[in-house]
Amino acid sequence: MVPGDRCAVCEGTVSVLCSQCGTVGYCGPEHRKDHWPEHKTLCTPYCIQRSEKLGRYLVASRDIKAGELILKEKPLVVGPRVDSAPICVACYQPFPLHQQPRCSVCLVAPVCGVHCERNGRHTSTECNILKEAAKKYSLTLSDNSQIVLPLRCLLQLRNSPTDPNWVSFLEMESHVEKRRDTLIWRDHQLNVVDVLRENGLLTSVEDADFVQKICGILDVNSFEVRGPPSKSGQTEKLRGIYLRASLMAHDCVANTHLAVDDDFEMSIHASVPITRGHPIYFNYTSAMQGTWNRQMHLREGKYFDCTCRRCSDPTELGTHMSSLRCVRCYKGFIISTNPIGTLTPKQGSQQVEAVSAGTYWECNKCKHRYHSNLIRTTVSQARCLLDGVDRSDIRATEYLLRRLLRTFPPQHFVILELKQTLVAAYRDTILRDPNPTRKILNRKTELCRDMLPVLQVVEPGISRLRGIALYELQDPIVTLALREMQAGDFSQDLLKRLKEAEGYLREAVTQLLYEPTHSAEGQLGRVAMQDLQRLRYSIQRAEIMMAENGRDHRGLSTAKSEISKKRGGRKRKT
Ligand SMILES: C[S@@+](CC[C@H](N)C(=O)[O-])C[C@H]1O[C@@H](n2cnc3c(N)ncnc32)[C@H](O)[C@@H]1O
Repeated sequence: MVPGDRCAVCEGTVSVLCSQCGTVGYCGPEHRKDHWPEHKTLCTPYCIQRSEKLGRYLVASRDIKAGELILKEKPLVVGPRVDSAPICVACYQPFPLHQQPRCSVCLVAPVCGVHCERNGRHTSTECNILKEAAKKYSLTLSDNSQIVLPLRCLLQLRNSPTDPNWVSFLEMESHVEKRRDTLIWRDHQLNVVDVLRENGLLTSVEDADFVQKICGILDVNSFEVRGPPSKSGQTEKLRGIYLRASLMAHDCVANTHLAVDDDFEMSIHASVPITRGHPIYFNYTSAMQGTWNRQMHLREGKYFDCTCRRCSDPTELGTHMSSLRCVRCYKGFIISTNPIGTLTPKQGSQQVEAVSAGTYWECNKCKHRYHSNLIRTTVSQARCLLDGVDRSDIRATEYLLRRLLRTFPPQHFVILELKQTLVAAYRDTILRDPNPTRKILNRKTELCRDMLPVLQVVEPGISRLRGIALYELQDPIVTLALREMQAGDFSQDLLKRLKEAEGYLREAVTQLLYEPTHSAEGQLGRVAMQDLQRLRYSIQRAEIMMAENGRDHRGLSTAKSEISKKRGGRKRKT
């Protein structure tokens, strides 16, 4: 028995552990029961461990079922991203074009109105400090969103240096030494450190390195969160610090599902079962990117080389999301011989280029070799074409897809992105057209079907992307089936398709159940639930109609056989 070594109640020898978290020990079941009222508020299904490679990370302290809540957490701080357009620092809505309203008290903070001045996010401390600075300097924040969050953290750290949450903040990984003198370091120096200093916002004890550390902590640890929707339904991308959640290590195939509600509260559920002792992972990148893009993101933004199963496998767990078609044999996949690279990352993309230049790619059938630069250029060119296409123009996008399919296999991440784009474009067309053609409906079904096997591998279990794809898949199947029903065309095949769609819709509901109610995905989940009820009703109707038709058929065939018997009898007579 490890945890504690001593019983949490009587300090006796430990013989049992808390059966929920396994992190507290007791001398026996009685003291475990006695301690439960006190321990239950602290009892979590995870514990924090530390390793040379990962630093601190979360580990399942017991077996966790898929869908189980692991952690719910409010952010320590939320604010604009480094590259954010000017937004209100209290409601996080973008300002109308050419307007730069400011707080009526400090005349500095970009705040859109009195209601926002009072919502508590632009605190009186922040307001006073900015007001004082504005008396001496011509300080403006409205064109520098980058400074807002570091400034907020700095003020909190100055005012509450012993607050345990802010102490924990300073313990977070900042990679300050790896960042020193890099592009991002210089950018923060220019837009944050120098601006703070020039406006008298740094005290004598706070030096540039301290501010750079804050910037590093924010860059390495913050989660992307969405601000509240504007009147037009648009949401601003923000970043927030979550002290516990940020301890999760990265894996390119996560075992968790993250959702953030309108108050920025984050819920983390297990997306697949996690066995006791296994790390709890979150994907810091996008599951729909290829290995090279994910590695770039992690090296440049999180300062490590990912060596997960997906990254180490040149086929990306059999999905071939980064493979190309072999133009020699037209049979094999061109795959990287060294997907992770050989050099350790240091400072930005120059070194990343060096990593890729040292490797080559090979056809897995004919073994023909291709230089990695050729592969990289091919993907970049495809990316340019993809960025250049008018995504609402179905014809142009379909043409580009056909063109790129000569070079890339159907599961390549570029192709999948194009297919996602097409699904959205077909959805819009179908919504606009009261009677969409069978061709359009079937094409949307086909595109969704293509995406699901890959998603199953790279986002197994509970997945927002799979939930959406399943919803989009069932929709055209149901539309076509209902059209046949209206025409009185009942058949076993129709029933089979309706039941298939019901399966997809049921699964979509299960996946989207974990989304916050007010988010677009949460609302889609509710629509899916209503659609499911309607679909079940349609299935019942189809079954009844078919039973009745069957009865009619049986009735008809009995009558026919009676007639033929009579005819037969007559024939024999004649
Ligand atoms: C958000 S922090 C996670 C918490 C951090 N380990 C700590 O001790 O504060 C991200 C950092 O954790 C480390 N890390 C996370 N996942 C990793 C992985 N799969 N391989 C190597 N390092 C990882 C990297 O140093 C990364 O920059």
